[in-house]
Amino acid sequence: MVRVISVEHHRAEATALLGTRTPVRLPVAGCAGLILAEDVTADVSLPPFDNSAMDGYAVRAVDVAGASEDSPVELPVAEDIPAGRVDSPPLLPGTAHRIMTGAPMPPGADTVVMVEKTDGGTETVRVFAAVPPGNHLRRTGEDVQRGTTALTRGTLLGPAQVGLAAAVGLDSLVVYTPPRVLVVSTGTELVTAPNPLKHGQIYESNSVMLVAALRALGCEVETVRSVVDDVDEFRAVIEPKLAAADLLITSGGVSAGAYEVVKDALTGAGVEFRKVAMQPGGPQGLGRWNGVPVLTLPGNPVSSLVSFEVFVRPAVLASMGHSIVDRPRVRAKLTEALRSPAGKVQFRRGFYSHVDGEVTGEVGPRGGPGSHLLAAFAQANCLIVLPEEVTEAPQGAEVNVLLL
Ligand SMILES: Nc1nc2c(c(=O)[nH]1)N[C@H]1C(S)=C(S)[C@@H](COP(=O)(O)OP(=O)(O)OC[C@H]3O[C@@H](n4cnc5c(N)ncnc54)[C@H](O)[C@@H]3O)O[C@H]1N2
Ligand code: MOO
Repeated sequence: MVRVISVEHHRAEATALLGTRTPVRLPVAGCAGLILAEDVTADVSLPPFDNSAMDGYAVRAVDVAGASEDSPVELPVAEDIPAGRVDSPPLLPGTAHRIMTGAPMPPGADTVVMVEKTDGGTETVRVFAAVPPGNHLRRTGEDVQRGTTALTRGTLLGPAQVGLAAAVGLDSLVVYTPPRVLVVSTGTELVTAPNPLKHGQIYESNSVMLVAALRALGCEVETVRSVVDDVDEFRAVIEPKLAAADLLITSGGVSAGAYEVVKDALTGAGVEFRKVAMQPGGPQGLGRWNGVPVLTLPGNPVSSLVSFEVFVRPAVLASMGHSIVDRPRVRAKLTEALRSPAGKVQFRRGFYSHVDGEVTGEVGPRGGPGSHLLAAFAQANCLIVLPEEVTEAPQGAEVNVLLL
């Protein structure tokens, strides 16, 4: 008898099967999109030294206290300090240093007058405004204090985070990388475009969808686009490729009929086949083949992609250290009544929209429940989730929606 298990149960097993990947050290520039596996301690403060936020003049506030448009204060310009100057000539009372944005403040100066409030002189400068101490000054460690944690493990590294790592002087980071995935479509009926179709044949599309979905997570993917429904052939083609994969995903050949190539080849080889209480995506399998994690998805295109959303995506994201593995979930009012099979979670393809400023949006189905209706999926932007106990959801009912 085939075991029937809940969506949550299969999902938890898929996530446990993939586990957490071993962290690796990569150049900082290659880390965007990945999760940081170790805390990053700053070895330098940011800013590393007190510096000017403006092009202007470093002065003592007391020396320009009386300055105004009508009675400017004139000071000799003793030094020129462009950004990058590494010596620090002290500022003597009653003098100014011309200073550029990002240049180190000279010892003795306590404020900056921006060039627009002066005559811009290079020998002497006339200052037309009084400024308080600390004006346009960026203090050491204002952003990051040396020795503190600049980035916490578990952080999703986006442009700002890799930028910060570079700013505190790191050239590499320890991160979780995406798995290398082998995607295999099975079915003697499958033909790859542009080869012509005979009656009874269809164009292979699942691998294209699954590759797109995996690449969106950052995975490297190898594909076998069509293996015939022959167990020996399946083993001969796929087994040698396993060594280079962290995960095998198959489509098709897992239900109840004859010629179920995936089921026949992998039953007894470490993969368990079961029914999950969901629609579409009922027939599923999971386990290891030659030590490599395997998730077997049903062949109906909508079933395959919904299975990816519900099981593969969260498991892959979790293996890459992500703590948020779910699609954003919102509540929405149904624009039309829906029916759902008792005892199964139904994932209907839908289109969600909301009026700006309103909390609850509305959602309508795209296509019926049939798992061959790929064109309807292509018009959808969400999955409508009808729980196991729901058999009828009337128009206007509030439902959970997963935004894709
Ligand atoms: N007697 C039963 N029959 C079926 C059951 C069942 O419980 N008892 N379950 C049905 C459900 S639900 C699904 S889903 C499918 C799953 O079947 P398989 O995973 O074995 O998939 P196939 O039979 O190989 O293909 C199903 C369908 O999808 C088309 N397909 C397959 N691969 C591709 C591909 N790569 N690109 C495009 N289309 C593909 C295939 O031609 C079939 O039409 O089983 C039901 N049957
Ligand atoms: O559960 Mo199957 O996956 O409906 O089409």
